[in-house]
Amino acid sequence: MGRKNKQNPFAAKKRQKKEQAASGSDRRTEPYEEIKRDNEKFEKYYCLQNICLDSKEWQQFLITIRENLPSAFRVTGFKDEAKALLNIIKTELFAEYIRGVAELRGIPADNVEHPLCLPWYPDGLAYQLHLTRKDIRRSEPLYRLHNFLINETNAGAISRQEAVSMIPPIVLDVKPTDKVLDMCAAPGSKTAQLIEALHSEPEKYRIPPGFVLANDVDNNRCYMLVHQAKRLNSPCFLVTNHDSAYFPNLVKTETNGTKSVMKFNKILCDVPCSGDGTLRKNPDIWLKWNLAQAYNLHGIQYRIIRRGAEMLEIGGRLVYSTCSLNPIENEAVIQRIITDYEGGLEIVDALHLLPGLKCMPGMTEWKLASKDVDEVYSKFEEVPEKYHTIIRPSMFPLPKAQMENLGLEKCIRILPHFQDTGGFFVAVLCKKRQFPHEINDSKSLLSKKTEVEVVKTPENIQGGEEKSIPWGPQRKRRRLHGYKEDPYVFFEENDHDWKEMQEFFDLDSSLNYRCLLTRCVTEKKKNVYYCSELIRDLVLLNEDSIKIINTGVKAFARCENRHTDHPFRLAQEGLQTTNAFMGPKRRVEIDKDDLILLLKCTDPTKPPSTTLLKESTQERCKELSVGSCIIKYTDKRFTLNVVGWRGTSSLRAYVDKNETMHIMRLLGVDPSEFEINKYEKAREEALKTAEKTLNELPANDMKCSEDEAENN
Ligand SMILES: C[S@@+](CC[C@H](N)C(=O)[O-])C[C@H]1O[C@@H](n2cnc3c(N)ncnc32)[C@H](O)[C@@H]1O
Repeated sequence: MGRKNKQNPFAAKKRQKKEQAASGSDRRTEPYEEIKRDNEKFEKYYCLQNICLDSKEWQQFLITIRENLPSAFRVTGFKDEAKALLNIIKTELFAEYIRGVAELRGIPADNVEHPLCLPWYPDGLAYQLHLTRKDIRRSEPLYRLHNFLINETNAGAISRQEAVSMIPPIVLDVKPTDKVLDMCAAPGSKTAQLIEALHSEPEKYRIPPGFVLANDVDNNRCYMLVHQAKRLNSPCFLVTNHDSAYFPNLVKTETNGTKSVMKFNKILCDVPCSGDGTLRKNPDIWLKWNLAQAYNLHGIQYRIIRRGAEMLEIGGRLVYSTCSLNPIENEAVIQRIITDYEGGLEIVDALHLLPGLKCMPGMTEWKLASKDVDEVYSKFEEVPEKYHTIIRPSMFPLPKAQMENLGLEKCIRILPHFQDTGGFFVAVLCKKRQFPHEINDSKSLLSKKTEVEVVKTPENIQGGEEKSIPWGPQRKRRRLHGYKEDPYVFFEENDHDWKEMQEFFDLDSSLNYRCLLTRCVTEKKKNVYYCSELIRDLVLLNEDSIKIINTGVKAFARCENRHTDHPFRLAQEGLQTTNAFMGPKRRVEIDKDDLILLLKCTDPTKPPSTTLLKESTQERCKELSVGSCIIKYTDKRFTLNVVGWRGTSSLRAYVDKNETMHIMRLLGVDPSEFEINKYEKAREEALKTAEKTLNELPANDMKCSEDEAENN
């Protein structure tokens, strides 16, 4: 059979699914506002489960889940300027908020409710607004608030995140020394929080000793993780693409040089779920909700947490979370894993980490039901045989006597009406001992690896000598999922670029050059990234067993200029890292006026002349040869470092628009000259189009329109 006649079965299945979805009844055709927020089976099922204490509360629950969800955000805590930004938020932003909401709702400003500081979020850094995402996005009176949120999010200074979704990273309690695995990480709002916690002690650790490994089974969604992490610029971060239920054992190098299996001491399993706790944010769930989905998910949720528990260190902490209200996806999964590991895992009470959070204990009684919730089963024996493959014995609650020892009441259940949020479930587990079937021997894993350690390719056989190339295995491997990634090429000893970089940027020898890498095999490096030593070790030892999507922060970028011999410039992304290792040679300290002057100069063809700067800055510039440098600004509240370029007669700050606006706000300068009012812009464009159309009308049409006007 010719190739032409061959059908790709996967593509065909995908096409078929697409077509079915297009004609399917559950396809959403209405806009969100018009979706009927009702689902008889949903109501019947949760009433049956007694998820609320009494009928009064049940009514409150039913009212709240039909309302839109308020927006929330949190400030990136580890940044030096966090406190100053929080202060600006509490004063200027909230004043703008009150003004905008009063205008939007046509009420006096005094009647506008102040944003709510989430009491359980550490250091008062998180707020909930009394506005929905749609309110903010689509209301002209709120355009400045909207711009602020977008701009500060892009600058990495805040994160917009649903309030309850902030809880799992808090109870995971990550420290800078932790080895963290986020098993189902995309799109990455919780990952961002984990990275922030890892970097929470910058004065103690220039580079945190721990790391965050964020994984997702969906190749495309892995790139959302890359984007999220880019805002935070961590060299201790790795993105992988694998099915978490079958996550491979990773190998690491011990301090004595031996190899061992990597065990994590903090693991987050924010598993895929039916998501009925997010009904307020995603009203289309009203149309799709069904019990079969929860039953199907129970299996995958269990396999993911089981694999997580296997990879957890003894004494390590695992957090299991869902945005589902269903005990089958929550307590039943926890009950199953605790029972299977007979004392190897314990549920931990973590409420002390969430002061002021309103929640209820995990359920210890629940029932199962048929698809249409017309039959209810209290034990497996009552389940008709036709459902035996869907409803499993492990989904039922244990008998009372056994249940008492489990501690399910230590799980955290949040219902939407408790504090005007989404619904959520969290369980915190601690590992007490190793499981019998755990593989902790790295030898078998390594023996597989050594077979592919040295790959002969024309590029790596130089002068007849075989070179071990770290990217070998990744190049040789078949494609695991999606696109094949570029190789990870680490710097070798005596790398000539490193010697020059070290000299030019006055880099401390404690910056390990072996952790510098590029993403292509070439003599002429373009972008140079930096990752921590532990991450380097993980990449080199494991790239043949797991698909690594991304690691490292961009530290240097090629920037050839005829006035300097040094071909690299610093990259703003990696400045957090490079700054910690750079001596005084390529630093310029400037004051507020000079910084504002540099920020306001946005025309790349007209860099600011040094003659415009303060005398002291001019003097410093005279000492500095042409090339990349750090521009430092300090005041009582914080220190800011930005990448600069010393030209032959100029000094330029290399910051993007978001960063520029962020810094201007911190300096107390109105950034509105960089701001766009999208509504005004749309009006101007509409006017221009109308004028253009009018000008293009032939004379007859004009006459006709004038006639019509007269007749009317
Ligand atoms: C609830 S979302 C995670 C949300 C994320 N933790 C956050 O805070 O942004 C669940 C994620 O699990 C991923 N997923 C589903 N099945 C998986 C599996 N078997 N292994 C790894 N990831 C999986 C999905 O692609 C999805 O991105």
